[in-house]
Amino acid sequence: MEKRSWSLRVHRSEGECMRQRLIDEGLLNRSCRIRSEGEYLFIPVTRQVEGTTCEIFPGIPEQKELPRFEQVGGIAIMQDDDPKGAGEILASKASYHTVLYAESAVKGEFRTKSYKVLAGLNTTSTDYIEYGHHFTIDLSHAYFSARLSGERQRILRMMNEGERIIDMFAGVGPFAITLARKASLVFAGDLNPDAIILMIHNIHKNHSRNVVPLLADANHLPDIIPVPADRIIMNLPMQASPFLSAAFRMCRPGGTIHLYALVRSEDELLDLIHQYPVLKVETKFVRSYSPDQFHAVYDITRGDG
Ligand SMILES: C[S@@+](CC[C@H](N)C(=O)[O-])C[C@H]1O[C@@H](n2cnc3c(N)ncnc32)[C@H](O)[C@@H]1O
Repeated sequence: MEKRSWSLRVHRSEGECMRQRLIDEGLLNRSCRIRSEGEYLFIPVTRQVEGTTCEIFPGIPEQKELPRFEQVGGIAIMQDDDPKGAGEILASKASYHTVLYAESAVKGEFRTKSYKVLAGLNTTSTDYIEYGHHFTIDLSHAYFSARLSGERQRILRMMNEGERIIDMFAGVGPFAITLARKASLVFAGDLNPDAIILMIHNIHKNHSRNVVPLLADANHLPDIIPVPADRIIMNLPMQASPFLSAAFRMCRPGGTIHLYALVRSEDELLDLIHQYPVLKVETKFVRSYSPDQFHAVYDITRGDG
């Protein structure tokens, strides 16, 4: 069975990164199989976007439509409290061990949600693999989202070998452990003791020997970390701006601060950022969040002063 679909052509080396990005954006057309031609992959997408052409793909036989859910490792997270749908999701793939319903939005300083187990094992913990890195996560105890996996790879590509990194809101360590591959040293701080315990486990699991976990408020890091950093990660999108001053104190002139924020327009934080010594700012759309808000990242090059 063949099917016609909008398609993006990418070089093989960028295939996995693009596939992840399309999944994050809800654009991957799951009814068609990705096709290869020489050095290039043709990835089916659900609608016409910039750079797409119309192509023929091998079709994937129709499967029973499942309710909407997000997958993290062996856990499926549903948007509705739907035990029947949960049972169907659990039965659809052997690797799912638990189906959860998020009973709350992210809340509190630790940015966690509360969950109800709808089907499977009574746990909120799972193992998750991202680009060869292994993470143990526990969704009710420490924040984790797979949606920034593309960002972690983008920053890894931007880095020079031997950089010194500070991750101010490191959670269970996904940025810190990913970037440790190229860094000389990574300081990874978080306020949540459960996140730090999981991070230490993940450091061990990934044999990372250059990540320093710090149980600390991000605003105290300038008094704890003895050396300036080449690159700083600020992933606390709802309230990162009160910590900008600490980030500028820790970043060397010419270094980069990646500030993630929830905004309504790309220039929303530019006035605030320009109150600090800045050489250059580039803003990038990361993903949509609600009808009028999106996740943006400001890549800030620190100036002198
Ligand atoms: C959005 S999560 C990001 C976690 C991680 N970077 C990731 O991508 O999975 C934000 C993290 O910041 C931590 N946090 C919140 N306020 C903090 C503060 N004042 N100082 C240090 N960490 C804080 C929370 O515990 C949470 O783990």
